[in-house]
Amino acid sequence: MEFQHVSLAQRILFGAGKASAHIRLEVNRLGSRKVMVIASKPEHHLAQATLAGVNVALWWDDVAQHVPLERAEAARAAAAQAEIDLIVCVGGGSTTGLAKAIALTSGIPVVAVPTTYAGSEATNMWGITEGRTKTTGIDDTVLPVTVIYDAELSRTLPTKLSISSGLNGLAHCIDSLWAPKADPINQALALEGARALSSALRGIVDNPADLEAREQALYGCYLAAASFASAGSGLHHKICHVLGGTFDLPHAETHATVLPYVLALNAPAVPEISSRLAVALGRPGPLDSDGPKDAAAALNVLYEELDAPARLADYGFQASDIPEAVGRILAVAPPSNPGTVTEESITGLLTDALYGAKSFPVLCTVD
Ligand SMILES: NC(=O)C1=CN([C@@H]2O[C@H](COP(=O)(O)OP(=O)(O)OC[C@H]3O[C@@H](n4cnc5c(N)ncnc54)[C@H](O)[C@@H]3O)[C@@H](O)[C@H]2O)C=CC1
Ligand SMILES: O=C(O)/C=C\C(=O)CC(=O)O
Repeated sequence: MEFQHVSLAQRILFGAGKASAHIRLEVNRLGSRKVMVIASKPEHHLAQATLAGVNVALWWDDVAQHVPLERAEAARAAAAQAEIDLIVCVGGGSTTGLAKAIALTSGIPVVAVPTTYAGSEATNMWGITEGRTKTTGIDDTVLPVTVIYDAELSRTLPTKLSISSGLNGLAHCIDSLWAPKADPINQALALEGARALSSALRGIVDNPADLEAREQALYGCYLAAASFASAGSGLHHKICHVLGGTFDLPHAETHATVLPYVLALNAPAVPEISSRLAVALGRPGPLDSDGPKDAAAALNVLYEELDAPARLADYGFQASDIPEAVGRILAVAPPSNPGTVTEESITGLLTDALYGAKSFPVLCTVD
């Protein structure tokens, strides 16, 4: 075995009902005197309650998915004017993304308090969208110094959004199995993340208020993000990056919809890791139980149980968008991928994902 693996250094504070205490601890530990809190309007009350006892110098709620450049610049200017020395972001990946955009140009440290399962809090990747083009980059400056996970804060996440967001996390796991820098360590994190997320999402569908399932989802989303940060972006992320940045499709739902098609393309070319993934995605049971042995089939079963998103058309993507999307995806495609990446294969994949086409169930026939 020979590989190089880089782990990112962060403090992770995990505990249900502990966010307030953990935030105060970190504000004191970091010696901050001017805290900026980023939380979008719907999460403002959540952030306010969580920040009780902290002297906040600046509240900021102008948040949007994919971090439009003009919003990043407005937030950067406000942070500079208020002489902010610490950013606390409370919310989904969009709030974390805006905090990272400020950190990128100012170096102000970030404490992230995630309330979805996007996982941005555990990566050193930033993303900013200018016009119709989303640019991403890797910079350790944007990695939050501390992540505070509190399952109580994600209890209000609606079930539908919890499923999409959890499948966004699952996409990090699955893409990490064959992304350009995949190695045995990030594969181990990814498989355990896939197990935790699959089990958590089944639990959330059964009972959205189930605190244990919410904790498993946060645990899984951290592992997912840590594996993704280490393995880099594979084909799945490159596709979703174009669909989100150029066509403004919603992030989590797009990841959730595209994932089975990328898995169906790649799994047959990597049977060993595919069978390990199938076990992770299945319900717990003996290894020789009659669950699917093939990862694409196992994902199909999970998607049916969750009633997961299935059609890009539901989010505004159109057949006439496919040629431009294919051109943009091929221009950023990863240097290696298990399945064949050509104009034809990506056109087929997007055509199938547009209306939830037949090729997905056919490829993923359940035993
Ligand atoms: N840089 C990175 O490593 C990563 C970045 N991202 C970025 O994150 C963004 C997407 O993040 P998401 O979390 O999917 O979306 P989001 O942050 O836009 O949140 C989705 C929706 O959930 C609502 N919400 C959040 N927490 C809630 C709660 N506890 N209860 C009820 N509603 C709640 C928000 O108000 C929003 O309407 C994209 O811009 C994406 O590019 C996502 C993953 C990794
Ligand atoms: O937009 C970003 O912050 C950069 C990366 C991602 O969104 C990763 C992903 O596609 O989930």
